[in-house]
Amino acid sequence: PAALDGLRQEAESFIRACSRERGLSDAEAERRWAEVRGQIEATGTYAHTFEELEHGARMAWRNANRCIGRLFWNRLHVFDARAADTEEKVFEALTRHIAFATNGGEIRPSITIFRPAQDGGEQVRIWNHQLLRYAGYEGETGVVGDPASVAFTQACRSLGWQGDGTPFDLLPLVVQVRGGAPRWFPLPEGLALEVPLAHPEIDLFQGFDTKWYAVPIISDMGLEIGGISYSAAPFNGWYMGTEIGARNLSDESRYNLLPLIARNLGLDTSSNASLWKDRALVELNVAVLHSFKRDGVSIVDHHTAAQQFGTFQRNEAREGREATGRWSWLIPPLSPATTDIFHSRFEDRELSPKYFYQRPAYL
Ligand code: HEM
Ligand SMILES: N=C(Nc1cccc(CNC[C@@H]2CCCN2)c1)c1cccs1
Repeated sequence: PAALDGLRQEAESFIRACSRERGLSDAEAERRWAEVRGQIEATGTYAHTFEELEHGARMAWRNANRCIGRLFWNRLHVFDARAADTEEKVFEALTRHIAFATNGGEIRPSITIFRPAQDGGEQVRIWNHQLLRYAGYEGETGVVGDPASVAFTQACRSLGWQGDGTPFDLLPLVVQVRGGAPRWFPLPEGLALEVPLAHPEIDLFQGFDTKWYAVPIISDMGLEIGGISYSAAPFNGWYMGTEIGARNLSDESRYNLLPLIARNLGLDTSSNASLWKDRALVELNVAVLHSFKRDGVSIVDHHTAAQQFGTFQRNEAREGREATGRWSWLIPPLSPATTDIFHSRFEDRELSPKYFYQRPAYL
């Protein structure tokens, strides 16, 4: 049937590309492709070797058009968790990932790959958007915590989880296997590293104790390699400072801290032309970068990240590949025109292997 034809084509092009990039001989590539074709004929699917899983996950990062951080694509740490077949085993693999990736602040870009869909059914699903994220509680006077987490927080509460009701409550891990009832697990004490935020010279947050978690670990995207889809493959890098300082803490629909910061800076918030939002934004981003560096937690500023992306583009050209990208995501949200990315153009072609969006598991 057509589906098998599609799988055969995706599988063949991946096996050949992966073998070539790993320096295997044509004979070895041919032998491996014949083996894979045999598995597809016999079972309708095939299993990746660990090396194929490892290189496929790295290729998918290299192909991620919205990612500015791709220079280090070939140094992704890959963990094979395809044997995990219960909620407890999945939870254990997730806590190991968080500990390994955090590494005391010297963050290691990593991915843990759980078993792929089988006979059309998802085997493992993580309900969290990120393994570490703050709860959002909707009340009469508005939202306490992260408004982006309100729906997932409600799902967690309906499963029996209860938060402390502070603006920075870390959410539980919610895991589902073979479409069964989701299980929630609180994060083990001391596992999640957090960074209290302070500005080097100014008392920016007066009274509102602001902090953010150290490691961003995206856990709701799928990973497709050679026609096989992995529905749970949490991956982490380190933050670019603007993600925290120019979006998560500053967006009006997130923590909306600019008015508070502007007041504490003594700025005139009655007129746009005073550029009070811009001044508050810069000092907030200074505080984020200063605090992470103070605590020895990996982070990159948007100028350095843009320069590193330029190096990635040159490296790709040397390898005979064109670095594809989505301009609107690659430019940073603060001072975009001060980076070379802003003055460049990119093809937003979708390449495979790739990370892809999945419908939310809890809506
Ligand atoms: C090592 C440090 C890394 C940095 C600084 C970095 C930076 C970023 C930033 C700033 C974004 C845009 C996010 C947003 O605006 O919401 C992004 C997107 C993305 N990154 Fe990276 N990244 C890094 C590592 C990784 C790794 C290890 C992977 C996967 C293995 C990855 C895959 C992606 C993907 C798939 C997107 C698009 C997400 C979406 O469409 O929502 N990145 N990255
Ligand atoms: N630094 C990171 N940031 C990042 C990467 C991918 C996706 C995201 C979250 N993006 C979703 C939000 C919400 C809508 C637009 N942005 C953040 C990384 C997270 C995981 C690896 S690197």
